[in-house]
Amino acid sequence: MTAAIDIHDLRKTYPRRWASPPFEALKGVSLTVAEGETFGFIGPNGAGKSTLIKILTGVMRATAGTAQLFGVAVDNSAARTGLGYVPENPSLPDYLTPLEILGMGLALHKRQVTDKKAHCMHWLERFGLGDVANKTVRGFSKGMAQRTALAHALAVQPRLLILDEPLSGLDPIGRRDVVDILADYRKGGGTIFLTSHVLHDVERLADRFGLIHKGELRAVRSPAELAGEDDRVLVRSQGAAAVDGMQPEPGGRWVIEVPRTALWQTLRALEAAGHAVIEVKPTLSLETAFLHVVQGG
Ligand SMILES: Nc1ncnc2c1ncn2[C@@H]1O[C@H](COP(=O)(O)OP(=O)(O)OP(=O)(O)O)[C@@H](O)[C@H]1O
Repeated sequence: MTAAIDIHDLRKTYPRRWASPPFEALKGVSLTVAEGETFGFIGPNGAGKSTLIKILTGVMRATAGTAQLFGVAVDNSAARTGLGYVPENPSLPDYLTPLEILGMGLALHKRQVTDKKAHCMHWLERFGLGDVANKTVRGFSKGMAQRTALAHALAVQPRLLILDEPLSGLDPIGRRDVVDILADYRKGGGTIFLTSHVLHDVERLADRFGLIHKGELRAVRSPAELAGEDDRVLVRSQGAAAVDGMQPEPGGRWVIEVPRTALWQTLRALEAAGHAVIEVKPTLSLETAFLHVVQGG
């Protein structure tokens, strides 16, 4: 099957500006994203995430290397057929309403739907914008503009969604709603490539994460692989009797961190003492596990 995204040895050098020397923002990135996969591209500020996205979406040309979407080179406009793209801080034409913006998206992508208005309203309502569908976007908050841009991208029923920091500017409820909508899109077979500074935001969504650091793809891991790199687990239980090594917590709860290899032994001791297990989880967040991978490599 043709990959949704196929990138080979991609390089981008920004030319010299004033006194600054040329800057190599991408140093030979290679990566394949399968159709139906959600790939989270994670990295600190200035790592090269937006540069890569701009090349994939045809906004900017690479200095060297190749990139294809569904087998079509990204400098061919046909590569953008069926592509939904939301840049970081999308700028919307502020004299239009969300309903008009979504309608324009359908026309641009030549998407035929039976009832255009009902289709656009459906997506605006999913993004909590039903009440402002007919108001011009001038004066919209950052979060409302972000949700309008996301609704615009999803309304065209894309086969691939490329999203640069899709959760930035959203409040916690907005973030959760957007993650739910993206998870539904993924369940329906859609492919997502998204960037984030914060692994926690996207850990529920992504099948694989790539960590980019200073223009180099430093590690690609599935969430399970990342969790597996953590060799200690935290066990929390509830019970009256003290168990060797466990620290008491308020409300009759107990907690201990043990090596993965000692987990069953710990659970057996808890069972013998009549404790109920509340949780067993890796001690590190995925974020910290990722940093360990990068620092270790
Ligand atoms: N037009 C440009 N000219 C020169 N340097 C640039 C240009 N655009 C980006 N850069 C530099 O390239 C590097 C990568 O930038 P990029 O925007 O791709 O990073 P990013 O990972 O998306 O960062 P952020 O998370 O802050 O958005 C940065 O050091 C940035 O300063």
